[in-house]
Amino acid sequence: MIINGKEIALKIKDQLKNDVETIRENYSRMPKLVVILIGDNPASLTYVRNKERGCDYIGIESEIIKHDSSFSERQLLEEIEILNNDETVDGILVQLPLPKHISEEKVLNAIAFDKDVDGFHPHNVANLFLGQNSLVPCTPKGMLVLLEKINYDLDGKEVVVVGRSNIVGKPVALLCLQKNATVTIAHSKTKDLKKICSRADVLITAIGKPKFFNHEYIKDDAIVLDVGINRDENNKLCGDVDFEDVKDKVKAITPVPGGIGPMTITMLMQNTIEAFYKRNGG
Ligand SMILES: NC(=O)C1=CN([C@@H]2O[C@H](COP(=O)(O)OP(=O)(O)OC[C@H]3O[C@@H](n4cnc5c(N)ncnc54)[C@H](OP(=O)(O)O)[C@@H]3O)[C@@H](O)[C@H]2O)C=CC1
Ligand SMILES: Nc1nc(=O)c2c([nH]1)NC[C@@H]1CN(c3ccc(C(=O)N[C@@H](CCC(=O)O)C(=O)O)cc3)C=[N+]21
Ligand SMILES: [Mg+2]
Repeated sequence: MIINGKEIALKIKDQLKNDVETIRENYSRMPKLVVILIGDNPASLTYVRNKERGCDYIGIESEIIKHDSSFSERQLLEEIEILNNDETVDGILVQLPLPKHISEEKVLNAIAFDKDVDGFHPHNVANLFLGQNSLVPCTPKGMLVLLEKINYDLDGKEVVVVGRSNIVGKPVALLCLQKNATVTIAHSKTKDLKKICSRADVLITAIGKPKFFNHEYIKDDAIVLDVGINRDENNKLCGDVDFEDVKDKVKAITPVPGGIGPMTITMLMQNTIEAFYKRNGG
């Protein structure tokens, strides 16, 4: 089965659209997301455009602030402080990666944790670690929602996550653990990756290497969640998994595009609405 992330995301967006309608009838202002983009990385531009489209569809206000790559760390921190104090702003997202002269750590710390719709602030990271979920990172949250939508129960299952980034690998591993999966986190120093991946009932790939995982890495009837967004030799969008090579042996797989990506965008909208309610005592 191919998991149609785009279609599932659209259904959730329609529910969120209804929530926003209710907000329109009951509050004097609408949820608002501000995205800050520094530099002109073409992939970042695509994601930011998708975020704006998502907001427009659901009825959330959005503002995209673009700066060129010479924008300083101090200027960025000042801008974040202004947005933190702006009562009309519910969500603040600073697109990663940042230029080298800007400290990611300082920037993520500076965003008010109750507006941190990415879930990257240490306060929200700690809550996730402790199982007191507040604003949860969008890509990991989207993956768990997809599994729910296909009625897949993680209880007692073997999950292998390949990749240990703060934005995907680590948080998705924690969420799977919360759902009683037995979780392995693999990375570039892992020995015998094929053997470890072949154990997985659910394989989550987040390494950023086009078509890296072929059938030798995947158990029959496994579920594969492919987070990678890459370009293949023909400059076509592809995941970390060699989709054509594995699609007939798996139970289910997310395609790229149209899998995890649209879910990420939708969870960002959901987090913005959640932040709106929390900040308005909802
Ligand atoms: N669909 C979506 O919504 C999203 C997609 N992405 C995409 O997902 C991918 C991963 O993103 P992100 O988590 O930020 O990536 P990072 O580059 O931050 O991390 C990559 C991870 O993969 C590991 N890795 C790299 N090569 C190998 C290898 N050959 N074998 C095993 N492990 C390896 C690295 O190991 P080590 O730690 O040892 O270096 C690292 O932990 C990218 O393609 C990105 O574009 C990202 C976010 C959202
Ligand atoms: N602060 C921050 N938060 C992020 O969540 C964040 C980030 N920085 N930096 C980059 C990664 C990557 N990411 C994606 C979002 C949407 C799609 C997406 O919409 N994908 C579509 C289309 C992809 C395309 O056309 O390029 C799909 O897969 O179908 C992909 C990837 C969020 N990230
Ligand atoms: Mg940096």
